[in-house]
Amino acid sequence: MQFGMLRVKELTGGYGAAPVVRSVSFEVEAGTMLGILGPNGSGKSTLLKMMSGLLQADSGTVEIGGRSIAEYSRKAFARQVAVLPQLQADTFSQTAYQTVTLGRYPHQTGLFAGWSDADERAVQKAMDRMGVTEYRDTEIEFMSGGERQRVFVAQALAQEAPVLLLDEPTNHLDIAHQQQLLDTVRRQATENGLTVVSVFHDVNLASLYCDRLLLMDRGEVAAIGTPDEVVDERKMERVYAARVRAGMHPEVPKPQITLLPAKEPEDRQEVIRKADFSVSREYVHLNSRIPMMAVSSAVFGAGAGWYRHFVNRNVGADYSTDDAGTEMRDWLYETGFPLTQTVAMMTAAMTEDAVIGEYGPPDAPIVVCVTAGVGNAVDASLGTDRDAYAGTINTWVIVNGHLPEEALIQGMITATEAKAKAMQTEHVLDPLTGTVATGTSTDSLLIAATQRGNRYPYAGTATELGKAIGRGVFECTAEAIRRYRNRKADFERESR
Ligand SMILES: Nc1ncnc2c1ncn2[C@@H]1O[C@H](COP(=O)(O)OP(=O)(O)OP(=O)(O)O)[C@@H](O)[C@H]1O
Repeated sequence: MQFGMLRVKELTGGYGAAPVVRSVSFEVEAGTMLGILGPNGSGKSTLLKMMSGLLQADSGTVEIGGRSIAEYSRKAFARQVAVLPQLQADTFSQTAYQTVTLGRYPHQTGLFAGWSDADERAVQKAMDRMGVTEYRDTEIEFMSGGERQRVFVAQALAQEAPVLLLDEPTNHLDIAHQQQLLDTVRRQATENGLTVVSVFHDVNLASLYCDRLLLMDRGEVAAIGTPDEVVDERKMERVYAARVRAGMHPEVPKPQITLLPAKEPEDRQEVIRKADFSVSREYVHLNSRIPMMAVSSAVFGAGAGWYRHFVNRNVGADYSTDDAGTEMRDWLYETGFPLTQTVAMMTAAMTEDAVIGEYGPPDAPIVVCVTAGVGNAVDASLGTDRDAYAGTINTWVIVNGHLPEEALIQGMITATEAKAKAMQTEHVLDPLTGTVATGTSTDSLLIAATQRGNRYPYAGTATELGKAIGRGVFECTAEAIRRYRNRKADFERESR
């Protein structure tokens, strides 16, 4: 086993009958840094205390350089392992210099051990590294919390042990001194092969400086791996019960998290279903009890925003206006829809023929609603000049889930691809070119998400959400086209 390598096997222990740390195992390669993360009370300090020999483990072993720590004498152990905090209570009436010299105790050998040049050099170097040389003769009790912390770290560094165990080393330190301390420790690991295990409260500092991270949850290992593997939004949210967003550090490829402010407690009962849609000759209406994040190309309320009312209004084949937006606004107002909370589309197709279906997870489905009038179908690939006739397929995709903007946009792509495929399968032709149409001239699309419950980071066709949207839009569009054609055939029969 490598000098300085640390191996923890099945370590269990605590302060009474019920262990606080349960069956924790991991290894730390010499010259690397392991960060221990976890919520308050998850057992981080207890684990470190057992590794430091300050607390007897109930079972399991800690090996350093291939030897169990139980086999080391107190002094021999201190030559192998430096621990912070250490001897803090005793050192308050001492100067910074005297405190740091205590780090040399394990190197004092023989009956008449003296203070050597090597001891003095180690102390000076450690004090310089921690920037506390100027406080050499200041008594610890007259120093600030951060200054004291740096003195204690200097003491641990002066010990020149191959393994350094730190409990919250950046406690009390301002950002410049956090950086100085962690840069120093990091350099000792990389350049001098120091093995470091450190408890962190700050996930971002741990991610930035450590090679590997150990995430504790209620006394057990919730995750161990590289920062990329451990600093994961979902793992963080689950273990810390905090809302976070994970992203990359701007200069180094290490993940960092940002806290998201508290949200109103979610009522997970609020699921939008097919039954929430009302369909009449005049319009299709979805009245959502909660605001949904919607992105659409609607006539009214287009773009992105939070909305509760979704309207697809029948305007009849002879509808004509110079300003559809204003006309729609007036109609919505007169009909009693709250304008700031409403997105509205229009169609000449019969809204009674709207096809509504539920797809994906039954407890939180993806609800698709399509109306199709394909009299003026268009093959978009040809770019043919033509008179602008309204012909409209209006598509809504309602997701019971949480979607970032990226997924909302991917959902629109997936829905558009599925619509084009439905046109092909139903063999809808562009009357001008005779080729298979891809849509109609004034199609509109809306995708809305409740932004609660299931998280869907993406909505491309490779994802479960993309599959539900693709299948849903395809099936509903194909059925809407068939209903349109049946109605048209009935109408032609009647008028003959
Ligand atoms: N000396 C002690 N005697 C009895 N119980 C203790 C003692 N120290 C800690 N505990 C208990 O052990 C559990 C784990 O504490 P520990 O200090 O290891 O957690 P931690 O993860 O370091 O927490 P924090 O982030 O708050 O520092 C806690 O429930 C705590 O109350």
